[in-house]
Amino acid sequence: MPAHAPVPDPADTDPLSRERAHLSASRDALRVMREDVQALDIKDVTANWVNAAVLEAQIDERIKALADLSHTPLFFGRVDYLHTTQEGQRFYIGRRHVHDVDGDPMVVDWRAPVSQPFYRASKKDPLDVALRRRFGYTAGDLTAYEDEHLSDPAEAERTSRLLQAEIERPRVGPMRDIVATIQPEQDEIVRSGLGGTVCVQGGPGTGKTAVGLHRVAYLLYAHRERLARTGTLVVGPNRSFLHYIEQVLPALGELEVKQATVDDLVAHVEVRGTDEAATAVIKGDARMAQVLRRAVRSHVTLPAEPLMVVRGSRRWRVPAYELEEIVRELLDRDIRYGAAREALPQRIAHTVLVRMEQAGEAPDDRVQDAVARNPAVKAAVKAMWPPVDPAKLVLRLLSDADFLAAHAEGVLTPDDQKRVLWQKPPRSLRTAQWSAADAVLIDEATDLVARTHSLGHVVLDEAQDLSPMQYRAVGRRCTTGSATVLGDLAQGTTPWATESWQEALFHLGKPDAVVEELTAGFRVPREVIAYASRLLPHMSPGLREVSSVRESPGSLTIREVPDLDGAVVAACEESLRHEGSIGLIAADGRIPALSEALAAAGLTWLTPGSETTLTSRLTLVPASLAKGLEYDYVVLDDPSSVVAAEPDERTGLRRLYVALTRAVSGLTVLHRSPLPAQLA
Ligand SMILES: Nc1ncnc2c1ncn2[C@@H]1O[C@H](COP(=O)(O)OP(=O)(O)OP(=O)(O)O)[C@@H](O)[C@H]1O
Repeated sequence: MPAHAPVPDPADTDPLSRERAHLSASRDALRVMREDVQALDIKDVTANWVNAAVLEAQIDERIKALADLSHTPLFFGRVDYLHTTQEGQRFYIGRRHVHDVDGDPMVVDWRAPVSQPFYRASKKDPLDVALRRRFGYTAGDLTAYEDEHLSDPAEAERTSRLLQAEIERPRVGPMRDIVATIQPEQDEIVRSGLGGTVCVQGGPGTGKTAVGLHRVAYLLYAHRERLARTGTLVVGPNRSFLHYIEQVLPALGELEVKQATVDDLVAHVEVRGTDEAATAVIKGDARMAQVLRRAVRSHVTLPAEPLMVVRGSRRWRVPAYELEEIVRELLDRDIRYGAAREALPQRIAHTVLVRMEQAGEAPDDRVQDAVARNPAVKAAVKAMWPPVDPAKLVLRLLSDADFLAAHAEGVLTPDDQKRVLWQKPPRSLRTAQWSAADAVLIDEATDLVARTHSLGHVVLDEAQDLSPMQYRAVGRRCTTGSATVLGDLAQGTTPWATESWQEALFHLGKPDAVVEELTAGFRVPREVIAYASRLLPHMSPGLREVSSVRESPGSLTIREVPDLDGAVVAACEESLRHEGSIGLIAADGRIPALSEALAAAGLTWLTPGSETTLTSRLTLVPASLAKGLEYDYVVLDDPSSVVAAEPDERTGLRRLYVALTRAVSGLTVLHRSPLPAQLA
């Protein structure tokens, strides 16, 4: 083991070779850090095998965290401050902290406070930064750097070529992190405090997903202990999307974050049925929460009879009016139904104890417990406050018109009630064809009975598509924590999609959250986003157009073709001549025909969510699954069929807007039938 990692030779005046020397010195230092952990002998410090196993697992984790990943550079930037502080003057910024044998930092974590100016400093506000240097890598080798002298008024501001190159770097495999190039307005969101909920409205490709994931990594760094206790969760729209993003956090060293869809969160029953859109809209409406609350509480019956408790030779009588008082008090306190049910026997026992004391006895706690378990008390509790099974309750609400009417009176119109009732009620819980919206209702009922476990932080992506009841389901998973809500109102494609963030945040239970807007577009080239934005006034008037940071002339091709399938296959073959990933997006109904055409041409393709590799780069994407995904080149099949596949025109245009905004480098639109008029 070297006493000191090698230091750059001061005689070396070539900046690049000095930086390379720092890189290899940092690598050596990291290796030493790893070897130190590997050499730890825990025999003497652990008292028993359980402790030893726990400690060993922690050490294994630490060794994993200290691995030197050859494809991820140890640092990507450097800041030199004008003034020296206690911590130093020059810092290399990387994905993790590396120090030398003396404990001096070789690389600082991008999340550390000293790294923040690397992201935020500008000519206007240099934040004491004299030099910001960005590094470029080719196949793991440090090959370039780019300097900005932020405190030098003579130097002109210019856009970073390295940022441009990073965005356009061909995409193979899952989503990657953006730590090297987080932009100032993104960084503000990434580093905003754990205490408050942030909602981000941003058009396609503005980096919402990236920002949400980096925010989780930041929060885990800044509040590691607290979040380790309370947990964090990322909620995404579907499995393919979750699969696409699942590598970002591990690449940032965070392995402990759970990822789920809303359907996963509320999976109390197996979902085998579907609802018509109009039915799902009512089931997803917040009024259903009121109906459920009434229905749950309707199980409470006020006592008509006194309670007689026999203990030994004595009988203790609790009159009905006193029982009623206890029950009313519990109802008024508005605690969970199940918690109140558990408290009730003790409350009754307490009244009995008071009577015992009045009669000169001296009962202790054990007597109170015994009275609470007395069969007469148990029977009274069961009669006044019976257990409620959430799924059975929802089953009854959806099958029994009178029961529904009793609790929906004044909340749902008679027409609404008719809509949610099952045409053919199932005979039992087992045979019920639950829909996704029903599962959310069951989740709400479950929470009325017993409080849902709340996490420290929840990131909710593609949030615009949630129903009010779904917002409530996510919201109860962060009642004691905070949330990051990400979405684009213009990409809302469900019949219950939200029209306003204020409303959505209200249902989430975070009405005071700040709404931030991201308007700089990183994914989609200017020409393409301008074309897609023609749809905005027709489907989401009032929303701002994304302004792309990338000028890529020639990125958009639109062609009317006589043989659509043939032209689509040819366009895919043409795109495959470029590097990177290719997405063929088409209306869901067109997928079988296109699969056949691709197969006939000898092309193989993936389904969304499977990882692209260097040899398998073409994905056939049903328009309904395109949201959140991106490809270097996109071939879009027949826009009119994409619009026509949706129940109404506005949703159709929004679906098309999503499909038109998936390409990083090139979009080819092919059609035989006329294009939708709104694109003209
Ligand atoms: N600061 C950045 N530096 C480099 N790349 C970035 C930056 N911000 C975003 N990107 C890239 O832009 C692309 C779009 O980002 P992302 O998917 O997070 O956008 P989004 O707003 O969630 O889009 P959508 O609304 O379509 O889901 C990704 O490839 C992401 O890595």
